[in-house]
Order: sequence, then structure tokens, then C-alpha cells
Amino acid sequence: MQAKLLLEDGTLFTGRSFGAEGETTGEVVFNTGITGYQEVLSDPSYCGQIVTMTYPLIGNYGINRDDFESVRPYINGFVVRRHEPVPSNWRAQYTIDELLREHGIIGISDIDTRMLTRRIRHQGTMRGILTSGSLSTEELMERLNSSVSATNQVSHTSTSHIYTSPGPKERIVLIDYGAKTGIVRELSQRGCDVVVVPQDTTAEQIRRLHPDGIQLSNGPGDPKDVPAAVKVIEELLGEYPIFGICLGHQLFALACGADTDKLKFGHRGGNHPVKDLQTGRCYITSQNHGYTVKESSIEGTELEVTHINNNDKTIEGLKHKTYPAFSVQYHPEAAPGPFDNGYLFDQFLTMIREYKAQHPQKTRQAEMMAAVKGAN
Ligand SMILES: NC(=O)CC[C@H](N)C(=O)O
Repeated sequence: MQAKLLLEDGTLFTGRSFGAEGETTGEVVFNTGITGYQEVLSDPSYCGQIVTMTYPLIGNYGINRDDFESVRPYINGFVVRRHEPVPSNWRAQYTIDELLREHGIIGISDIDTRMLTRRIRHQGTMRGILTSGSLSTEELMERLNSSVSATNQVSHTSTSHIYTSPGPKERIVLIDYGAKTGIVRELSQRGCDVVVVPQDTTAEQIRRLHPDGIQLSNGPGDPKDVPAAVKVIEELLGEYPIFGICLGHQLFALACGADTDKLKFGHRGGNHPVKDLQTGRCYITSQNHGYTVKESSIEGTELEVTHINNNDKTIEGLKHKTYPAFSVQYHPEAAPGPFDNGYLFDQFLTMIREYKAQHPQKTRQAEMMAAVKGAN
């Protein structure tokens, strides 16, 4: 069956339909990862977008139950050069076609994804309409123009209730704006007691959970869509050690008085070089973002730039000059991607331990003892 993808600049791609049938609109973005399509499909930060993979062969190793980055995919459409319907891998439990059908995600294959990517790189990110139906180009353009862009996607991707991944060590409250499972996995592997809370949890509710540190997750959309989340971070800043990832990094920057902007076509892939400005060392990072912290907005804030992107020199990492708080624009949880950056979770835990040593009254045990003394 035929499928069509029409971009807002009028470029039309005609290919073959796979996955679900129907019609969808969204921002069309490209990911340059050679592997990891399952993790890309299930990364909540892609909520509402139509994603194209620049690697030409997709589906060849199937889908398994272990590699999901969230309970369900949130993307609207999936665009590939060649869709392989028969996976060949011992871990494969079902096919990509089955996954897309199950979640109503419309796929298109057999289009020139290189041309599509070059178009986006040249023009900047564009919206598009993807259909397995037989509408004319004029009808598709009309529908695309009358559709509205998604806003506040965070409210769709965040958990609606608190859940935990218990552990014997530091209690980390993870604010879930659309968190990738990899973040919980990395913290749990280090023995943390992880409490995942909805995106609209107040600072007071978080305090009552007695965190040792606060992790701000990744998430979809424009960081300026969630001003309430910025306010909460502002309140907690200085009270607890904070580590922000991707959307969490952008929200942390806004909470510290910096500003964000939209990149021309974003960074999405598994091999973005990032330089640590303190050591001069370059790390290979996994990325998925369309927004960035504006460099010109850093001056006058309490923030210091710690990492930059070696390709376009945009900000990739920040730290607070006085409070124990830092953030990165990329994905240290590496799913998909290189394991280079797992050390950042260790750095977060070291920061928490140092902070606790300097502020002994802030430990949970000291609080409980003070409460008992007060009661006597
Ligand atoms: N992965 C993320 O958290 C993405 C952050 C934000 N939605 C952006 O596109 O820039």
C-alpha cells in the first residue's frame, strides 16, 4: 500500500506504508543512529514528532521486551529507507511492524531519507503530514495547515502517580517529564532508592519525600511550555543537590535565569562529540534535542558552562557556581548510545555525599532525631 509524506515547504515523498494505517502530523526530525531504533521509538522526548532514521536498514534485528525506554512509544510517525519485515536476531520477540500497529504509529518506507534529511538540514526543522490514505497533495497541505502544533507534551509523557525503584543507598527523587527508563536503571545500578514523581509535583511534596538528591529527567517539547516546573526547580535549588538531563538541563537553566532557543534542526543520534571544558577531554554522546540553552543568556547568572558541542559549539553542560547543581544536554544513560558518560551519575552521587558531609543536619537520620527530641 502507498504512503505519502508531505513537508510544509511542499516537498512530497511517496513510498510504501508499514505499521498502522491512517494520518498524522508532527515536526519531522532525523536521527543519525546506526542502531537503537527500538530505544528511539520508545524515547518519550520524541512525543508528537515524525522521526526519520538516516541509517537505511531498519527492522532487521526486530523488537524485544528489554530495550524499551518507556512503557509505550509516543512518536506520531516513523520514516525509513528500507523496512525489513523479517528480523534476524536471537533477542527479537516481535517485528517493528507489529509494534507500530499495536500503538497506532504510521510508518513509511522506500523513500529517499537522505534527501529528506538534507532538506531538513537546509531549511530547518519543518512540520509534515504522513498518510497511508489516498489524499491529493492539495488536500494534504490543507490538512497540514489547519493542524495545530503540539504543546505541553510533558503532561502526556509524565507518570500520573508516584512509583519507586527501591535501593539501600541515597534517595533520589526523579521528576518525570517523560523520563527514559535508562535514568532509573543507572541510578538503581548504583544502589539508589529512586522515587519517580509526576511533573506537576510541588516543591513541598518533594521535600516530604526526604530526598538526598533531585534528578530532573529528559522530556518532550519546548522547555518554556512548563513554567510551573521551572518554579519548582527554583524553589529546590540550593536545598538539595540537583542533576538535570536534556529537558531537565533546559529547565534548570531557565530556573537559574538563563534563556533557551530552538536549534535549526536539532541534535539526534549516537555520536555527538562533546568537550569537557575543565579537562579538555572529548566524549561521544547520545543526543535527542531540538532546543538549547542560549550562550548569550549565561552572563549575569550564577551558571558556568562546563561542556560544549564540538560540532556547533552550543552549550552541552552547565553547573551552578555556588549550589550543588549541574546538568547536561545529552543522555548519559546511553540508551541507545555509547557508555562514555555514565560517570556523570557517579559525579552526582559524589556531590550528594559531599553535600551531606558538609550539611550533616540535612540527613534523614538527623531530621528524625531532631523530631524525636522536639517531641520529648
Ligand atoms: N531529550 C530531551 O529531553 C529533549 C528536550 C527538549 N524537548 C528538546 O527537544 O530540546
